[in-house]
Amino acid sequence: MTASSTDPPSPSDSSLATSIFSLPPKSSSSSVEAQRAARAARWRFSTICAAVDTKDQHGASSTPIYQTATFKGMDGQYDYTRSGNPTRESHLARLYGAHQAFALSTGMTCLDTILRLVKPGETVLAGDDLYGGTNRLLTYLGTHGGVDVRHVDTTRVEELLPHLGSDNNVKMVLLESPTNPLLKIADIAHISSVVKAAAPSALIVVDNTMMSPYLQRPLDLGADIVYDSATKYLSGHHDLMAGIIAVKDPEITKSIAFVINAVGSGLAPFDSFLLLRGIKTMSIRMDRQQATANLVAAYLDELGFLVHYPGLKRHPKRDIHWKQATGAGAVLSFVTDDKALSERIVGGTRLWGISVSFGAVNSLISMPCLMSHASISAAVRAARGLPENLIRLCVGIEDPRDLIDDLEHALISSGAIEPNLSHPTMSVRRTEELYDADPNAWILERARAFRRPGDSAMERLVAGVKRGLGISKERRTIDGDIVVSAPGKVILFGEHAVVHGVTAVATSVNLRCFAVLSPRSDDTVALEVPNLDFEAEWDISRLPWGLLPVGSDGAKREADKELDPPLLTAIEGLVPEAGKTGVGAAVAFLYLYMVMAGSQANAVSATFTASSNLPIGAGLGSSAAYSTCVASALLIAHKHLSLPSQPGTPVSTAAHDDSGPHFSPRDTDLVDGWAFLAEKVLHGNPSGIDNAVSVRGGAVAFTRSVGGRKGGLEGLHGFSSIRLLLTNTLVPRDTKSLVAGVAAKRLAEPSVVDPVLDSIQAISDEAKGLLGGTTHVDRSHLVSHLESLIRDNHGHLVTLGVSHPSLEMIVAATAAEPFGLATKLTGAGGGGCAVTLIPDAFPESSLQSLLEALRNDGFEPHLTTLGGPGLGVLASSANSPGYTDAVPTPGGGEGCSCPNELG
Ligand SMILES: N[C@@H](CCSC[C@H](N)C(=O)O)C(=O)O
Repeated sequence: MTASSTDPPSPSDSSLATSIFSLPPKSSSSSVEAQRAARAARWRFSTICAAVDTKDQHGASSTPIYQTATFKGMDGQYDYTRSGNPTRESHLARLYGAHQAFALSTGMTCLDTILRLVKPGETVLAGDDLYGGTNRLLTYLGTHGGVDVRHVDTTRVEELLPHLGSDNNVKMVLLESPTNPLLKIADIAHISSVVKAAAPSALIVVDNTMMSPYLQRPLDLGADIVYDSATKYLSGHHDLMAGIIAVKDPEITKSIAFVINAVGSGLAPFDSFLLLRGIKTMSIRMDRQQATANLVAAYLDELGFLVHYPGLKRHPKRDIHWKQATGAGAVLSFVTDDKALSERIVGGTRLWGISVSFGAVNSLISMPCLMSHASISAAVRAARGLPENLIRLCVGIEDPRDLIDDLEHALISSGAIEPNLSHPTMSVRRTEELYDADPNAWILERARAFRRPGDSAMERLVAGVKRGLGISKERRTIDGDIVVSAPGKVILFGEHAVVHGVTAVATSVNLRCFAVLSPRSDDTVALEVPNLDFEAEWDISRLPWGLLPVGSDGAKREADKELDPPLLTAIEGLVPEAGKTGVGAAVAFLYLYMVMAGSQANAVSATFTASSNLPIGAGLGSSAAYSTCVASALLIAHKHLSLPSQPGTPVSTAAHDDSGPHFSPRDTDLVDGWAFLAEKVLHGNPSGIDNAVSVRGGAVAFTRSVGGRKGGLEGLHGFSSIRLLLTNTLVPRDTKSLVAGVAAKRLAEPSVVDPVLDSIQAISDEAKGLLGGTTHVDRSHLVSHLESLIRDNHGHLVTLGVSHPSLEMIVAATAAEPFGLATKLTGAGGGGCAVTLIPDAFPESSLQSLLEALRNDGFEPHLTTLGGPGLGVLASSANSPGYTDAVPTPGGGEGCSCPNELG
């Protein structure tokens, strides 16, 4: 080794023997030799690939394999295979128009080597549609190498400009063209000149794997460095991993050579041999592959799929591509708009192998988001507009008719296409004749024999015109307004203790959330929540439909038990900045909207407007009421809830109103399940009590399963509605720390806390008996008995340390003469709300003075009733024949229709 370990050696250093594939002009003393060399210098690409123009001591007509790690002697050209090996030396620099080209162990090693030219603090600009492995390595460099990596749409030069100022310190612009997997086109020459003008020291690096040097030579277009995964077209048989770096400038060459030798990433001798063998047939393979790829792209395009392929006339950057490349290549991708359908198509092929990679003689099919690009997180994929249902086809050299046969079979069996009965069928003989005469006519004829379901000739014409005009496909909507409402809840007994396995009793209140889902005729879904000052709308086609779990086909009714984190994250990224509650409401709505639709095709264009007279964030179940409204409106929109057809009659879940229709227990559970899912979005790990009460109304007794004891939810029916005063202290509280405080107290003072918990259990048991109708007392005794339980329960909550001076003020004010009412905190305490029972005989004048007194003290009192009805629905006539637009809420009532054991 002559070079120091710190200075990059010169290309002539022996340690640079690893700098293979250069083609030094062969000098010869004889004029015959000189003429031969001059002629060889004019050889064209495929000739250079096929010719073995090296001098072997025995005249071997294929490059010998020097399968050795070391070379004897001190003065020879080679000493150690890491530094250089004759099998690795070749003519490749000439194929790339490079000063020098290097063979490395993989395409990613090439990128790693090139990225070592970037120092911490410098910036790399890369595309937003790029190979998953590239994205992964760049991300690593950003997190571990102190490099500022930015992803921009490199197909739009104007997006690069803001990053090119001197303060950005751009060292490298990394391009793919076409991009992998969306086949977008970057203008390499234009970008090179713009970048060089704005940031002269920045290097233009191109991953040329999609094209190979046969179809595109970026160094001729202004790039500084090109690399290829030679695993693909160069070797062509998927029997080795290799990469090529080709460099234009001698100084950069030295730096690259230094890294390769220092690291030892040069290609091994046997693999170098395989690569050279593959390169011999590269042009002929690629000619065949891309000719077939053109047919496959035309076939899918004619069937109406959105196909990404620069060989298609309607590729948006076709002109730029053909300015810089001599062919469209043999990789294309297309979308189906339905991930499950895509999976069926991919799984239904036989000749097309399901595999990553491309460029080999055998054809491959893949779903990039699940395979080659799986290392990019689902949320990032969604944000960058990479459809989860995208299918990538990598065309090989098989007979095009067999490839189309196989693909067609998969498309038919997956349900993606069906025979077009209006198209005249052609005999097999005529089809073969057409193929021989004009493959392009043959492929169109072949495609026209099929149609995509729901895609009649007229629809296709309209869709084609619309597509040409940039107008998206017609969107479904609902037939008319869907009006729903749902109540909040109050925990009457057992809060905090419920965490430790004690039964809690909760009842609905007649403060409610009201919502309407209204049709709209654009491609948009919108949410308006005036109480939260929230308003947003989303382009339906830009929602992350590809993230929906497999099997989401819109026919599903039951809600999932768990949330899908990638989908949730992607949706979170779509919600505009707003208060925490507004963002939560939007994410919950969009989550249910997408999962219930199951696919973009089923999505309805509509506006959901929700408004509530429930104090928000005061522990009164406002989020559960909202969740119930979202769930029920969307279920109706998707016709998953059956509505009776009595004209003008609202539907509710409660059986209390025998005169009107109500939902079946099964439909009630269905709404509850979806409302619970929305609650999960909003709260992470809710108990389910709030949505259960909101959907069903009335009262429930809820016991959490703790320490192996069976929990459950029991509907309580058998009591008449009771008046209630809910007073909001307007003091914000932190539920989490209050709950944790009680747990800590229990640990520290079990002898104090455990008896308190036992007493609360006894209170809840008594309340259950009274509200569930098993303890028979007359109405005045029922209320007075509940009052005494309320006082007792509040005393216990004070002992547990969860009250607050503001709550104690309300307790004292309501208990004072002349009122004499029983009040307790409800929910977490520490602020929030207090609940006061109002006996039937309580004089109206006293009530008014109490309300005034509370308001004067700065509180916000709400008069309501305990145990009102649950979900109420009023659908418009168009959604359920016979229904009219009218006031949404069902009348008040008592009890609920909960099955005895729900949880
Ligand atoms: N599991 C591999 C996936 C390799 S993808 C190979 C190729 N570049 C392609 O685009 O198909 C990984 O995580 O790197």
